[in-house]
Amino acid sequence: MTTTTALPYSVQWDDTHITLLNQQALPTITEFIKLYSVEDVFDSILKLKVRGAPAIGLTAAFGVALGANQDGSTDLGEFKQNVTKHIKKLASSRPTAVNLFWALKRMENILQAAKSIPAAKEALILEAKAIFTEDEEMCRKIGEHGLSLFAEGDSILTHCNAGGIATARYGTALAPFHLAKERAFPIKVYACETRPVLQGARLTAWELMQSGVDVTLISDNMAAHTIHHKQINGIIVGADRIAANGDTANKIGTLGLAILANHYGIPFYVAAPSSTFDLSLESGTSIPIEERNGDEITFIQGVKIAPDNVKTFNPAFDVTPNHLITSIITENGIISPDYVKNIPLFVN
Ligand SMILES: CSC[C@H]1OC(OP(=O)(O)O)[C@H](O)[C@@H]1O
Repeated sequence: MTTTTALPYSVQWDDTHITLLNQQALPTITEFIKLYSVEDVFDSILKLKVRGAPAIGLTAAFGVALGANQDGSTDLGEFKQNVTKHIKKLASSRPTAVNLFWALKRMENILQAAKSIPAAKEALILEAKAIFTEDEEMCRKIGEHGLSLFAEGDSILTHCNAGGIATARYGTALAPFHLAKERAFPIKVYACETRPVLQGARLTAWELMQSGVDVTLISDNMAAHTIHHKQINGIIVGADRIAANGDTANKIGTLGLAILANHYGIPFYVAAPSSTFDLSLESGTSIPIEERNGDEITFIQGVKIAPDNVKTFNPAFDVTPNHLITSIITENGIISPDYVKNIPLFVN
């Protein structure tokens, strides 16, 4: 496998702890923090020190392995009960990204199949490592498929951060740009700042600059003007959950961009691994949308910008209906409409 970026891994298993790139401190401080307990892992997911659907899932999987490894029970039944509590706790951290529940289900299956405590501890670590390695491989393939959709010299707009630091490596929506850089394939990226918590400004701009990708930051309200005046050739975003009909939950603001793409007649791509699909949901209307604390709106980086006691509404995600999505890029290839018919050919 070829290396594409100089980016650090954002999540690492270190036997007695998990080492995490603190995404809340970026871009001013590049800080690695150590997580020694399931509580630390829960808190890091909740507070967005680790974020991005695949990264949340694999961090939670390592969290289960950590909790299991630290358990002192001598009775297998008691051990399984304790680890199940950890799984439930981690599942309550964030509701929208289905990768979290997908990864925890894999860990639960391993736990339930184990015949002894030492075997369970070992198998849980191996499973978490497998989830990590598989994600890295899936993202590299997404990058290959995604890049095939772009032409040299294209200007592409993205939203939030669906990059290497939101996954095991490479990213989903940003993977094609990392590969393009490695191959000296010229592409310009426009990154929306992504209010309220600025994943675009703080993370995507930082990540792409680390890799030497040509990135231009805009504020969210500049998207329409930029698409019109900067000859944007397409939009690519990540995803937190994709229903069986292709409806896609992604960072708040994505729906507006999909409507703009439709208006201006440019393609709107979603990039996601198969672990982001939730085929148990017929459509996006049943995707649970996380609502976060209003302080994320009334403060920017610790500075108050709104009156005391103003009412707020802070949904973290929106759902883009399938008819606005040109295609969905997965590790198994590019899915085109009709999604109800085509998704099962690529994802099971
Ligand atoms: C690689 S999926 C990235 C995904 O993460 C997002 O949200 P958050 O920062 O709240 O975890 C977002 O919707 C992105 O597209």
